[in-house]
Amino acid sequence: MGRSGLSWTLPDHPKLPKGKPVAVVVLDGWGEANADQYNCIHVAQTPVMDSLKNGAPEKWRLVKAHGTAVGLPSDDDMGNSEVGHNALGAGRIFAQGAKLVDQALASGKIYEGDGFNYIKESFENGTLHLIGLLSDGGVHSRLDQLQLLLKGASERGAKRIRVHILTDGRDVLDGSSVGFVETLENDLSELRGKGVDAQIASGGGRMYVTMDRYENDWDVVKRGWDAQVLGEAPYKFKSALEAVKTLRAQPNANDQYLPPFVIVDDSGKPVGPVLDGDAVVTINFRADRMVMLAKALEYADFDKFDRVRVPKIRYAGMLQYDGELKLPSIYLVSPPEIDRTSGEYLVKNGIRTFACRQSCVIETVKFGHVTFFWNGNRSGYFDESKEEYVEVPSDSGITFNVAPKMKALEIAEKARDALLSGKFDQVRVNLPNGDMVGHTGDIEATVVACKVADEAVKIILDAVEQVGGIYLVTADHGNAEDMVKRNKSGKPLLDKNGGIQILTSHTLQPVPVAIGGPGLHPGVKFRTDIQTPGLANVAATVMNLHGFEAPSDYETTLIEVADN
Ligand SMILES: O=C(O)[C@@H](CO)OP(=O)(O)O
Ligand SMILES: [Mn+2]
Ligand SMILES: [Mn+2]
Repeated sequence: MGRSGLSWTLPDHPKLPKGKPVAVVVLDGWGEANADQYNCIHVAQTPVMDSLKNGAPEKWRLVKAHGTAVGLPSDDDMGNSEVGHNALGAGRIFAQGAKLVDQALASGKIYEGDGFNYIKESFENGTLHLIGLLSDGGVHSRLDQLQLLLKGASERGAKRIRVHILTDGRDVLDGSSVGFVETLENDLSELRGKGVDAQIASGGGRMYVTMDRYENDWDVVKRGWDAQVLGEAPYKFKSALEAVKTLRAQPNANDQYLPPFVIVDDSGKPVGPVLDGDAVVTINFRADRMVMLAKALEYADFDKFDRVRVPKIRYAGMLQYDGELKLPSIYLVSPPEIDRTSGEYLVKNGIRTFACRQSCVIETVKFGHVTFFWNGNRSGYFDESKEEYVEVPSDSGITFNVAPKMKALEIAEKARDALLSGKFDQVRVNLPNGDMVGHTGDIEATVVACKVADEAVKIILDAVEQVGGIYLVTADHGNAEDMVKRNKSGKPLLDKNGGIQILTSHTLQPVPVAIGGPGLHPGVKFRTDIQTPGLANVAATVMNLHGFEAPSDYETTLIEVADN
């Protein structure tokens, strides 16, 4: 028995054996959609994934990966890696950050908590700075939450407010930044009408300014720090609307990569550097792309870049972003408490875990996806002697449409080696191509990305074959299967020049789950009695494949075992 009487011991599965190595492969951004020319998975040669599909309905099926099935506020919310990998790893559906912030704003509880009371101390003499992603994408942040917070804070005494925007173009259409800035400018002007000194103070594109992740490139965070905190940037404008319009007029401009800018007054002085006595709130609810800025804002000892000036501020996150690091220490809304994840259970039942991830370039990568997110937004190992996290460094300084193969084959080779080594019971992999290249909106490159992801799956499945193991192949949400914005009846939408409107974002599509391998008990097949399963049903399934029953409060397993 562990703390509060919790037993980590999982019951044995009545029919399935232990000891078969299991490969869990997550294709990032790989949904199921109608076959047409904007479905890059359909256009690409993907013989391996196609052959898995032939196993339907017993060994291949679809599950939901968006909306309420993964704890998002509504079924209009597309899936994303955080909620997708959370559900895959935790086996239960937790109300996610987006929903928790909605609830806290709607009930007003956000203004009663310690976090708000802490920043409020600065309202009398200081400025309230709000930093975050400006869009209604709902993956990292939402415009309507920012609008409510602006209203709520000003009604509760904030007299001087500065917003530091990050333009999106990744969860929403490229070019939509202009509209979002217009909306925000209107709101701020209304606040000014009520006597609040409220303005946008700085900005930049999310992938070039601030929102790096997994410590891939600290320069991204530094560019943001310089603009937001120091008030220094290569571009200076009188208004954010002028900034975004002018920067977008440059050749190859893209909302995701707009350069940093600051807004200056008539005398050329930045209107909103962060100063001693100010309050700062990072308004994103999603963790991964805020952790680095949170460290820069919070840590006294910090050597990732020269902060030049470290103002004495009251800093709160919209949420706490890392439960293990307790970062930030002060926050407005409590994060979902994702406990007792499948990884922790399996480690405590003697399963060794090998999570192979690729760290990406200019931004991301998904190193934390099958580790941090999988483990319930918890960094670090549960038990280092039983787990090994291998990072394959990504290309850096490029967008992935120029190198759409990324490191998929290297990831697959490392996974293969892990399987062949015999050291691991579970080899867990994220193949990022469909997602990372899909986000560039480059259809041709995304087709190449899907083809190579399929080749990577083959390498892993061949190794599973060699070791007599089991595989479970799935995805965290859709992306590459639909690259065009559509109307309600599914017809591609055109822009004013008659071109198609490229969809860079994730989708609402379901994702496949496929099982197989020589180690799979011959009687195992997908149940037909669960009507609308989602990603959260995968964890119990994987536990079964390891020979365990899942905890009783986990979403039910997808499989049953026929006697034969
Ligand atoms: O890049 C990201 O941050 C998101 C999209 O905003 O993608 P994913 O959820 O796949 O990580
Ligand atoms: Mn993803
Ligand atoms: Mn993505």
